[in-house]
Amino acid sequence: MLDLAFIRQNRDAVALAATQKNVAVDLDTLLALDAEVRGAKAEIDRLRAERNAISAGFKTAAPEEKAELGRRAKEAGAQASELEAGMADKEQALRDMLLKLPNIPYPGAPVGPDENSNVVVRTEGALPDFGFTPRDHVELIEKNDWADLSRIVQVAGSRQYCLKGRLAILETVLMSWALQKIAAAGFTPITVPALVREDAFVRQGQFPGHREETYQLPNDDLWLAGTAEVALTSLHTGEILDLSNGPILYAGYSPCFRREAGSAGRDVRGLLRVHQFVKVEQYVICEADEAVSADWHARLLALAEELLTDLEIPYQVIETSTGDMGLGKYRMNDIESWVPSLAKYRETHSCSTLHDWQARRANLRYRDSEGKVRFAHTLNNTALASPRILVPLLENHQTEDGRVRLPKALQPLMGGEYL
Ligand SMILES: Nc1ncnc2c1ncn2[C@@H]1O[C@H](COS(=O)(=O)NC(=O)[C@@H](N)CO)[C@@H](O)[C@H]1O
Repeated sequence: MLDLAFIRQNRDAVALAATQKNVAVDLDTLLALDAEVRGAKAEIDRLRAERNAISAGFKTAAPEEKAELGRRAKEAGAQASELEAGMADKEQALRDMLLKLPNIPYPGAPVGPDENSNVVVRTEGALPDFGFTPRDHVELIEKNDWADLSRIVQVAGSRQYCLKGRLAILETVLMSWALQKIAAAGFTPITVPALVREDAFVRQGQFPGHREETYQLPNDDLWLAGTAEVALTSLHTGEILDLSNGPILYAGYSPCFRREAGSAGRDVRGLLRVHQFVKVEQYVICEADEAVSADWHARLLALAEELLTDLEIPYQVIETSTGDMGLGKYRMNDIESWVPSLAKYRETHSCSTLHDWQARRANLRYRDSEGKVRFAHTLNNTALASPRILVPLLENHQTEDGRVRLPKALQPLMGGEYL
């Protein structure tokens, strides 16, 4: 959410952001509502002040004036309450419009409508030169009986998976390994629920725009989060945080649930795009300073790149376009890992800076060095998400006879050179 004072003073910048992010906004209506609400609040304050002034002078007033003074005080109070009641739905309408406003994008972001405008900023790791036709991850899984991708469909429907044998072990090892690596970088490991309240999605930014992507449990007034970011954004809501010793850093582990409503027909084979998966999430709440945010953005990205380097997976870093980065992002860098069977890089990580757009929604504030209470900045990045990461991991490290040689970092954890 943007600050109303900022919107009043930077209307054109907000309108441009909306255009660059393909978001329809009606700033005339929003600013008219804002003026109406501010006008009413000023009138309410004036009426309240009048009533208080009358009350204050009541004792010393001449007896014959008391009746009239009492009436005027009562009338002022009644008018104020009436105005306040009439304002409630206008304030709600104003807040609803504010929740749909985009953040101002990073000036260095490519301007464009969707992922086709994304730009590759860096490519790391030599692509594998197999010397044979590589199998795709489904073939490798079937050859080694590492998952049941067909029986599970009649149990749970499409876009579901159940890993078996060494691959089932590998998923849990990868999550534990990633959690410990990010924890070693100073992040507090934390497990959070995916079952969370509607407010948490509004504060994180998933709502109101993406309800259709989210599973709902109406009998319990709960929804299923697609990322630990949802719970982590709301964990400290309403608090005045102490950031004097540096930012709050979380390595959040959670199951993730996504309806993938908009993905019909995309990535239907195998493990790339499923309804339920697990993820270790990097999450930062830091002081509202652009340079500090930018530094944490770089650190989050570097940590994810470290994990991919340890997994010996070739990847590229993407500068995400204004149309692809989403409503709340100031800046987003995706990391795409090489998938040999597709001969393409596919997104496995997404690193975002949101400045105070989320903190304003979640009411995350801190006292700065001058003692002023301000909204914080928040950032998040994927550390590792499974089963998607298994696709490049299996395919890049496969041998001609269909085995998978583990990257060195995983061999001691998996008790051998091969999966
Ligand atoms: N439907 C899905 N199936 C499997 N993996 C997924 C799915 N959706 C997302 N992921 C994985 O989760 C990662 C992060 O998802 S994201 O929406 O891009 N970003 C976030 O959730 C942020 N909180 C950063 O993690 C993706 O890069 C991908 O690796």
